[in-house]
Amino acid sequence: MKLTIHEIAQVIGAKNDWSQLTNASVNNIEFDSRLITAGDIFLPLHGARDGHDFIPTAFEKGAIMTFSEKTVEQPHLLVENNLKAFQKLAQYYLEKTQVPVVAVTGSNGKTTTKDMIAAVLSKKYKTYKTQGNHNNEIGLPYTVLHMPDDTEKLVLEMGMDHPGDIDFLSKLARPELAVITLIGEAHLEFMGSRENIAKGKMGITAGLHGELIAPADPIINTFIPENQKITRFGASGEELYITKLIEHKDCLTFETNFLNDEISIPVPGKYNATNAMLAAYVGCHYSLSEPEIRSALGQVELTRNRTEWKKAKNGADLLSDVYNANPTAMRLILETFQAIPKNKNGRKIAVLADMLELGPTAVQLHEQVLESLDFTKLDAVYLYGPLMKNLEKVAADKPVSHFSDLKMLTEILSANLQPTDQVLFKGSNSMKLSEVVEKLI
Ligand SMILES: N#Cc1c(NC(=O)c2cc(S(=O)(=O)N3CCOCC3)c(Cl)cc2Cl)sc2c1CCN(Cc1ccc(O)cc1)C2
Repeated sequence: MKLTIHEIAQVIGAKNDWSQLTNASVNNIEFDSRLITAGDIFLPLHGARDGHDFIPTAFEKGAIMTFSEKTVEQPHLLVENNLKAFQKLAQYYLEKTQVPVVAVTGSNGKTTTKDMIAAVLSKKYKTYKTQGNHNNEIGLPYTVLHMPDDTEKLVLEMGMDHPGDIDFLSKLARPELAVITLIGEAHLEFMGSRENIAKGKMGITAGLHGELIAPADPIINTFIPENQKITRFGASGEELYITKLIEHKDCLTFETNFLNDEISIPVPGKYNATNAMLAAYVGCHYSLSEPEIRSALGQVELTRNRTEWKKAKNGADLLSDVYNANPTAMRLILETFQAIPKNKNGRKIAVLADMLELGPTAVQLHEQVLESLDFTKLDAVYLYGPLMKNLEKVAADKPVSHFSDLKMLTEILSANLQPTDQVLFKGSNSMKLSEVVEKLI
């Protein structure tokens, strides 16, 4: 990150006298104190714990500065709200570096489409993209401030938890090109209706100063701004469409109405052909040749374990979020999962596994997950791992069962799963809950 402490202090409007503080160039800015290395700035956020509690740890690990919402003994930049300051800094950094942004959103497929677009653009430009699920009000500015200094194109995934989220991210990032993959089903995004989902995703035009690529789905039509340059995709007859599709077990080949030759991708599924078609069109937009596009898509590597709803063999809805297993991510995904209406006659089950590398406060942090469990919404909680045993102990009178053996957990879950159930899986990657999901789908 090419920023100095004094430049940052000015941009975020630090309220304390920072002129006597070091004006060193900053290495990185981190909100997870475990990631702090020498020369970093720490960003205390209000996650499952108040991030200010971890300022001493951050300096022990080499931080040279911290944002803070209160006066602290360590060198700090005092602001009203750390997150707002962080977001303002990210917006400033994009304006300063003038790195062009391609924005991607949609109910499903946005992570795959983001990966494919980045793979295509990487053939011609130094391209950086959203890592993991860093697609929200914290993750997107984090991505901007972590892009390499020589970045020429930035591909940003924009996620939506609440109405207005994407408008905010679009105004921060000011994309020159935006892609909406599809408008999904209301009941798995607690937005109330497909119209609300469409309106939310179209928020991507709020900061857009270039072309929008969007599905032909008429549900978005009333939300298209006047004079918006737009390209629609979908069935035959639209501006962009697939003319031929040959599916294989773990790859597929397709043709489109705007490319001369066929494209092959190393993943199956017609929806992935559509995602690849969008990436190919973005490649054409940036004057990549068809061979460059074909080569990129033929070897694309997709983000693993994307946080998306999957269907079990028996029809149950499974949500697997095995990304960053930290206390905040656990709280946020439980809030999201519990807020979604149950399927008719269906149950809501949470399967939670240990969060690793949480240091000396690990036991308390697992016990504190109890604060995020709403038993008026949850019918059952299955826990797995030695640390989650601590949560079971503090949840004595609740419908909570603990398993030490993943095979036993899988068998019990599989034997009791109903077609109308919704099941959340959350825990550190190495706890292997993804293997339980793979056995159910
Ligand atoms: N609460 C909390 C903690 C963390 N939270 C986060 O990293 C975090 C993650 C997320 S997130 O949901 O994972 N995420 C971030 C990126 O974009 C997508 C969403 C968010 Cl939104 C906010 C925060 Cl603050 S990381 C972390 C804690 C508390 C414990 N920390 C380790 C530690 C333990 C003991 C010590 O003495 C020092 C550090 C590590």
